[in-house]
Amino acid sequence: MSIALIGSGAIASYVRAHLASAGLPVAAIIVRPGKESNDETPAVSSVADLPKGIDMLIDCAGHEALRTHGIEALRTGIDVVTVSIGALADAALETEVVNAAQYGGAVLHLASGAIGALDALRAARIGELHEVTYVGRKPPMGWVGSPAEDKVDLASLQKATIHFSGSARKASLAYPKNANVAAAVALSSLGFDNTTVELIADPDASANIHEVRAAGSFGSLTFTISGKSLPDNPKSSALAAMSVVAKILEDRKPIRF
Ligand SMILES: NC(=O)C1=CN([C@@H]2O[C@H](COP(=O)(O)OP(=O)(O)OC[C@H]3O[C@@H](n4cnc5c(N)ncnc54)[C@H](O)[C@@H]3O)[C@@H](O)[C@H]2O)C=CC1
Ligand SMILES: O=C([O-])CC(=O)C(=O)O
Repeated sequence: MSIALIGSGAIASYVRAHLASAGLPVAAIIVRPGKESNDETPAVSSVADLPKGIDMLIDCAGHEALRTHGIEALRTGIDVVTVSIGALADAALETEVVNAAQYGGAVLHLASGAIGALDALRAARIGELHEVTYVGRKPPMGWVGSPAEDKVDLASLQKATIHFSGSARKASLAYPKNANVAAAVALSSLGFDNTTVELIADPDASANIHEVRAAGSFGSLTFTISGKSLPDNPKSSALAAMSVVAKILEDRKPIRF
C-alpha cells in the first residue's frame, strides 16, 4: 500500500511517525501552497500532483482539507481515511463525497477518532434506538478559536459551563475542530439531526472527556473516555491520531474488526 497524508499538524505528525514504525512510510504529503517540506518526503499541493501509485490518502487536516483533497482523491480512485467527520454534516458535501466515491470506485473510511463505543451504537441501531446523547467536556484551552469564545470568557472561567446544546448537525458545523466526535456518534446512531449534543468548557477538567449515553431495545449504555490531548494541540485527543493508525493497520489484516 502506498500512502499519502494531508498536512503536518498534530494528528498528521503522530500518524506519520507511527505508520513509519509499522513499515508503512508515507510516500507524499499534500501541503498548502507555499508550504515547503523540510524533509525528504515529497510535498505537493494537490491530489493531481501526487506520485503515481498512491492508493490511500489520509486526511487529518480538518474539514476544508476533506472538501478540497478528499473528494478529488475519491474521484480518482484513491481511498481516503478521515477524522474530519463533522464535515459530513454539510449535506451537500456528503452528496459530493458519495458521488465522488461512486465515480472513482473508492471508499471514504471514517476513523473512530477520539471516541469509542461506535461499534456498540451501530449494532444497537439495528434494533430500535430511542435516544443518543453525546457530551463533550474540555478544559477552557481546548475551546479556543471556537464559538465558545462568544459565550464564555475562557481565560477566566470559574466553573463548568455549557456553551452548546443542540443537534449533532449544528455542533459539527459550528465546531469543526471540536465536534467531529459528535459527528461520529451521530453517524453511528440516530443521525445528525436526532443525536443530541452538549459541549462544556470546564476549568476543573484536566483531559478531553467524552461521554456517550444511549438507550434502545438493546438496553442502555454509558461510555466515558478521559482522553489526553496531543502535545502539539490541546483541542485534539491522542486517541484520534491512534485511531487513524489502527484503522489502516486493521484493514490490512486477514481477520478484522
Ligand atoms: N474525529 C475526531 O475525533 C477528531 C477530529 N479532529 C479533526 O482533525 C483536524 C486536525 O487536527 P490536528 O492535527 O490536531 O490540527 P492541527 O491544527 O495541529 O493540524 C492541522 C494541519 O492541517 C493542515 N491543513 C489544513 N488544511 C489543509 C489543506 N487544505 N491542505 C493541506 N494542509 C492543510 C494545517 O496546515 C495543519 O498542518 C481537526 O481540525 C479536526 O477537524 C481532531 C480531533 C479529533
Ligand atoms: O480530540 C478530541 O478530543 C475531539 C475533537 O477535537 C473533535 O471531536 O473534533
